[in-house]
Amino acid sequence: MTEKALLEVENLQQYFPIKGGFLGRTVNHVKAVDDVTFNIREGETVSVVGESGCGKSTTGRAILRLDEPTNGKVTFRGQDVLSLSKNEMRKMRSEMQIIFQDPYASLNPRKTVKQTLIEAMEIQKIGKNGKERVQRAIELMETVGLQEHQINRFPHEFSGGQRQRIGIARALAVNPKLIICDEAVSALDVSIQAQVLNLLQRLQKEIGLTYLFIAHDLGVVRHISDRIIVMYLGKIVEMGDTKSIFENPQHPYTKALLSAIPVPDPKMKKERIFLRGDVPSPIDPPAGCRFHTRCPFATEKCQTETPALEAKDTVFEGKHDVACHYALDIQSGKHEATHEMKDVRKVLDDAGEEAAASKEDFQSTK
Ligand SMILES: Nc1ncnc2c1ncn2[C@@H]1O[C@H](COP(=O)(O)OP(=O)(O)OP(=O)(O)O)[C@@H](O)[C@H]1O
Repeated sequence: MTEKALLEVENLQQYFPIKGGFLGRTVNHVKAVDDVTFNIREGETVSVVGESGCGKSTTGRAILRLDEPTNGKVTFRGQDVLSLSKNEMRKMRSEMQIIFQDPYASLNPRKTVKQTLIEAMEIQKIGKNGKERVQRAIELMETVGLQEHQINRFPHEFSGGQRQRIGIARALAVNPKLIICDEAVSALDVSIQAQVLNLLQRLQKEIGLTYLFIAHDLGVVRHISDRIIVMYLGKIVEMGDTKSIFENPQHPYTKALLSAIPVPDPKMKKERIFLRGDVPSPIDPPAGCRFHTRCPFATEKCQTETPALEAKDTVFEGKHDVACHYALDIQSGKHEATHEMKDVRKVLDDAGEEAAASKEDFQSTK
């Protein structure tokens, strides 16, 4: 990993218009991503986590301009991505690829693997001629753990894990630098999940890839990430080195997410933090700290003042940022919960047992 930023995202904003009324005018906006800033260094794996609807996928799609962002700046290898023409953007897409949760939906069912891989190369003008592209397609099959004789098969003739390998091969076909993995292993069984994650890690070492990993499963993310970004309702609430996030979470939301990951050893009981209520609507997010309506530590200040995302202690400078007025005081016990944390809302959609199982599987296949 180098210190150089490969991707810089500054003040990214994605507001989706809501049309209504007789004339179909814009009556409101879904504030899916609001003022999001982070960077990814070359060779790094950065994961974005948070509950469903917090803006993870929208962030990934906005970086690639699959949806044109409302505001902000995206710089990739020093180039201003949002100012590129359509043609320039097409070329840049060969360096920034995305793998989706459901490879079946993104693979053309009428095309064989060979046709799919060759088409990706043709679009990006990779390879001198057909023969060279076929040779490369065969090599890609081997790279992702599929066999040459499977190259003339159609997507439905593969299992879910194999299809995800085809998705990875297609992404690799155009020599990317960055791959955005949008819930890329979420739909797979835990053991297959571990195999695909191992493949992604091996490719990172061999080819020097950089990953932006979008996931709701903190258990999976822990073993592949250098850094973790925690999002809540369109904003980053905490961002830091994986070790620091897991060992020293500072935002009450991060603590709640972490408390939802079961510990494989039943003797090691840990306290589960339950959050009250649902995630508010991104159409009309709460003022101040967006998490205040569910936060056990919230005060009046949290209802009106938006906390800055920053290191709260010089120890953490450059390593761990948090957006909470009371992060340090909660840590030291000076600021106590203002209500009990006993509402029975689940923190993550059953990330629970699965996360523990996938962690065990991942370790056993390493
Ligand atoms: N094209 C769109 N038009 C309008 N609203 C959208 C659009 N895409 C996403 N949204 C909304 O933006 C918010 C963030 O969605 P997003 O898919 O980024 O969340 P997420 O964190 O990736 O969740 P999930 O894990 O469920 O995919 C949601 O409220 C979603 O309904």
